[in-house]
Amino acid sequence: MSAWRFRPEPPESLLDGLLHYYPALLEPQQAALLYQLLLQEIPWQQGRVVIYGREHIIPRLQAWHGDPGICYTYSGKTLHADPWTPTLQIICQQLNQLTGLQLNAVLCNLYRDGQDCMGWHADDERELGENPRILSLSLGAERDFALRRKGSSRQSGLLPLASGSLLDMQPGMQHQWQHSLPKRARVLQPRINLTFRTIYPL
Ligand SMILES: O=C(O)CCC(=O)C(=O)O
Ligand SMILES: [Fe+2]
Repeated sequence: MSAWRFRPEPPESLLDGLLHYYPALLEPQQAALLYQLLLQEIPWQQGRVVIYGREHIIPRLQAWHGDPGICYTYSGKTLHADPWTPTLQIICQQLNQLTGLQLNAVLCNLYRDGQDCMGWHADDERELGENPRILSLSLGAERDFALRRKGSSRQSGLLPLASGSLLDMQPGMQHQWQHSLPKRARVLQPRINLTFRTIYPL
């Protein structure tokens, strides 16, 4: 038995039902425990991307884990998933039980402080299929999750993501909305975010 347990209470429904927010899937103490386990267990790496021929350091640490043979293309690079760590595997199994999904991979992000961030994007890579549903678990420092409609450059919403919360991005959301995690100078503490996905072979 793990020392933590998910408590799925009815979510808040946002963006006309395209986004479900569970503010406390984990109690704060259990979220803190899970945060510590994952901080130690995951082989966090500083990645690089090439954009228009120039190399950039990704402003956060990352790791990519999943079932054997899972591959993912990200900014022109094909990444092979590392094997599950014990804790990531348990979380994935529990989310699959809770939702009936067959999530088979997770992108792990470690935002070391408020200077680390993620730019505007939709998770719409081909290997996610036509209508992906993505589950995003947040642990550690609270950070704002920003939303804007695709095709607009104006932010239309901010959702602070609490430690122990789960965002359930429903099928269709990635067609209509982009999201980002903006810098926040006042945030001095780290945050771990896990986005669980179902990857299909191409
Ligand atoms: O850190 C977050 O809450 C967002 C992560 C994200 O959008 C992603 O991994 O695609
Ligand atoms: Fe995303």
